[in-house]
Amino acid sequence: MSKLERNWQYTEQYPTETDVLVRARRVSLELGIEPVSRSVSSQLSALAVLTGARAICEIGTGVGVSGLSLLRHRPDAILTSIEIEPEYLKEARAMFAEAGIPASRARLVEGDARHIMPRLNLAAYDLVVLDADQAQLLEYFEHALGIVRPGGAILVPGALSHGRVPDPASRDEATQALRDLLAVVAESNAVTASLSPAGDGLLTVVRLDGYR
Ligand SMILES: C[S@@+](CC[C@H](N)C(=O)[O-])C[C@H]1O[C@@H](n2cnc3c(N)ncnc32)[C@H](O)[C@@H]1O
Repeated sequence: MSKLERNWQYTEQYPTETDVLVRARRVSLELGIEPVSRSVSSQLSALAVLTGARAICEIGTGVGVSGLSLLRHRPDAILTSIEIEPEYLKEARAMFAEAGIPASRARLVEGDARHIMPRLNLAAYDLVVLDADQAQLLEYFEHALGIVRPGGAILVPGALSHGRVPDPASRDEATQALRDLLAVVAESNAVTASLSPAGDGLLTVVRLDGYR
């Protein structure tokens, strides 16, 4: 195992998870959903605390691993999470209930994020997490820039797409959309960003104050 692989494995094993998170992760994998990794889950929890997030929007609920992570240490935060698959939302509802999070704090919305995001309030969210269909990322990102408040952050788990993003031979639609997003973010004066290799990559994009 290389030094980088040892670092990666250690980073993934380091965080402790609640029983509900462990269960949500297991159910996700059974349903064929890829949840955020343990290290990314812990980064989401930390970022929610660091930003003092009270209003969080998430695209791609799955069974709730990322959502549970975001709310883990933010008892006064409200999560709006959008998921296109009703079967996944049913499982997610059960997970949030099991974690003692009432439906008023985890507002799970069924539907296509591309239709729902334009209806959300502008500059109203402290954190926006984009973890749905990656081929549509640029469209989600455009909406996300509108709904996140200045100083708030947009988070993109899976930003390295299992090593495909840095691999020039990978040219599928989702990988290309990730590269396009990374290029747009790198050139934008409206944001500052960092790309972490933890898990499958986590892109953090902070909306700067002057952006309109
Ligand atoms: C990678 S999984 C999300 C995993 C979840 N965030 C977690 O950590 O457990 C992506 C999810 O996005 C959902 N999805 C895909 N396209 C969508 C769309 N247009 N609108 C809303 N959800 C979508 C999928 O059904 C799937 O559950």
